[in-house]
Amino acid sequence: MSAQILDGKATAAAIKSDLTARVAALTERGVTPGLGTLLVGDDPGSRWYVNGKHRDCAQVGIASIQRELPADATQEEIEAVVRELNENPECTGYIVQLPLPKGIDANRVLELMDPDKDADGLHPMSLGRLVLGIEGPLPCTPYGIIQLLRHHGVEIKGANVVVVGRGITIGRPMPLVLTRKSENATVTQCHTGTRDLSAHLRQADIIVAAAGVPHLIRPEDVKPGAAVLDVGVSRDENGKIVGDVHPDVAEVAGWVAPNPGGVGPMTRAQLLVNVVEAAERAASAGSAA
Ligand SMILES: Nc1nc2c(c(=O)[nH]1)N[C@@H](CN(C=O)c1ccc(C(=O)N[C@@H](CCC(=O)O)C(=O)O)cc1)CN2
Repeated sequence: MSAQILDGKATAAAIKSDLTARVAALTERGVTPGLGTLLVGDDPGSRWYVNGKHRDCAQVGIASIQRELPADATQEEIEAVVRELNENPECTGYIVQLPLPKGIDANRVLELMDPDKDADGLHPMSLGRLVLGIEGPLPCTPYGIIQLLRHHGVEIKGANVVVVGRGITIGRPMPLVLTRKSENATVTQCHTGTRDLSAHLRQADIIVAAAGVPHLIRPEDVKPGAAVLDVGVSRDENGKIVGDVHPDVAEVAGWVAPNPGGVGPMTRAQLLVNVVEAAERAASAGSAA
């Protein structure tokens, strides 16, 4: 048996095509959505992601505002750019590319952002809204995963989902999204303190692997027919991505999100969704006033 592919590239393309029409409608109403990015330092991976985000914006008609600081930028210099983006009327939503260089307090930076311009869904206010069930931007990778599963008809309701990892962009927020009433999954969160990871994994209908440990998930850990989403990014000596999921898992699983080509493109598409939805909310608030 070989697993079916959860095709993030094709799914993201369909989402972008829908967004193009919504951006055109906003522009006709006099609102041009603009995505701001702040990149600190010269990590080639982060630069690639940020450039990709601006390429996506150009494709759907969203304006781009790019800010960059060197790797030795101080906390104060970073916060000054955040304040400028908060005030900039052309920037309707923005992100601070993570991780920030060592020594920078990322939480302080995130807290300083205008929550109404949070395009990543990672501002404490957005995460609080998610906990309370109030509408707001959703974290891009977790919600991108939901959209990818839905698009391929993988049942989330009632599924046993194991999330491996507890990082800020995926592991922490993923269970919050999966346990909303609209998803209704049962979630187990595993991490470096988990005693018998394999025992948890073997019970899972859906596995989200975001540990950053190359080939952590092996075929013997996976229930036949399960959906396995590989979100781990490690690099080999040639800079090629090595995911958390061993390639032989495809012989056991029912569905596999490849890496690259699975969740990554969905993260980018969800970012655009957040920017457009924020602009739509602002346009409705403006016309009601
Ligand atoms: N502020 C944020 N920082 C980071 C986030 C985030 O959501 N917000 N997530 C990751 C990086 N990321 C987006 O920023 C991201 C990761 C991967 C991809 C992607 O399309 N990957 C490709 C492969 C790329 C390659 O070959 O290197 C794929 O999976 O097909 C897009 C965005 C951490 N930081």
